[in-house]
Amino acid sequence: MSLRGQTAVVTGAVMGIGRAMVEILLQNDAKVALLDVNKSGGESLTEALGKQYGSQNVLFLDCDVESEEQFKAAFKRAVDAFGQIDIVFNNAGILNEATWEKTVSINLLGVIRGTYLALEHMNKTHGGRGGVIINTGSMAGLGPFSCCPVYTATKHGVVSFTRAMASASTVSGYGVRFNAVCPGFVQTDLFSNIPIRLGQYSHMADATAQLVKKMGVITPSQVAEAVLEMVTDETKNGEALMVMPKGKEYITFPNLISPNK
Ligand SMILES: NC(=O)C1=CN([C@@H]2O[C@H](COP(=O)(O)OP(=O)(O)OC[C@H]3O[C@@H](n4cnc5c(N)ncnc54)[C@H](O)[C@@H]3O)[C@@H](O)[C@H]2O)C=CC1
Ligand SMILES: CC/C=C\CC(=O)/C=C/C=C\C=C\C=C\[C@@H](O)[C@@H](O)C/C=C\CCC(=O)O
Repeated sequence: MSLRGQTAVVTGAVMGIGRAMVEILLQNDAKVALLDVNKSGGESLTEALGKQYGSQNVLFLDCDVESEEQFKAAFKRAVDAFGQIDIVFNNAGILNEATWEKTVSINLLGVIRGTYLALEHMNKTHGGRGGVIINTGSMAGLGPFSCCPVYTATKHGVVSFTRAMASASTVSGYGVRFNAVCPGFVQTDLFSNIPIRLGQYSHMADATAQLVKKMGVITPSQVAEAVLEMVTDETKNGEALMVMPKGKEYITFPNLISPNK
């Protein structure tokens, strides 16, 4: 499915899952704004992508999702460059139990900030043309992960916030769909650095390695393909899509209001 004429904003775009999402969006003819704190990496990646997909279709913006000012400015520059925003992938995240406040600030507050700033441009009740926002959760957003309780909390927050926003959008007529992608282990720098980022839970590194062996590891491209499915399937709103080596599965959550249904 072509995304020609559509514009995407991707955070944490320079490496790992975010970079894979940038590439699959460009392969499907979207224009993409890459937001990341890695300025040198972002500029060199954008130059290379510009040569492959057309420099008019890519834009790097130096942006820390912890900064309201930088994030707001980045969205404005993306709209100024491309005219509108149709797709947002709030993906930037870290795993570091030693710096847990920063983990909360980036993984949860950054996703909330990116969602609200995106809505300023996309919300149909405010002159926008609607669209879709995908937030990066995790399997650790669906079940507790003892080696990283704070990371687990941030990802549970992302999944639940995304589902609540999907309902709020439907009731409020925003015209914006919200979905979460929940990967298992993915071969990226974040994954490679787990053993040295567990802080007071470093004694659980071996147990985590055993879980990795049990659960397996997927590629960033496999995650990007799952995200693209939720971008292009307009029936998807309020979904959490688990992505594992065995495949993809939409999560069914308990109906708390009428539990017998
Ligand atoms: N790798 C894995 O096993 C899994 C990762 N995830 C989630 O996927 C997302 C991406 O993670 P990976 O690609 O694995 O990580 P990565 O470390 O490979 O890439 C993360 C990117 O985000 C950027 N970034 C970090 N802090 C930022 C900030 N404050 N503002 C803007 N950009 C920032 C980094 O510069 C980097 O380019 C994260 O939210 C992570 O929690 C979810 C499930 C599994
Ligand atoms: C340590 C986090 C590693 C990378 C980032 C990430 O988000 C990857 C997550 C991959 C798998 C997460 C699995 C979480 C599973 C939970 O739902 C538990 O239900 C699994 C069962 C036992 C976990 C044992 C433990 O708590 O360590």
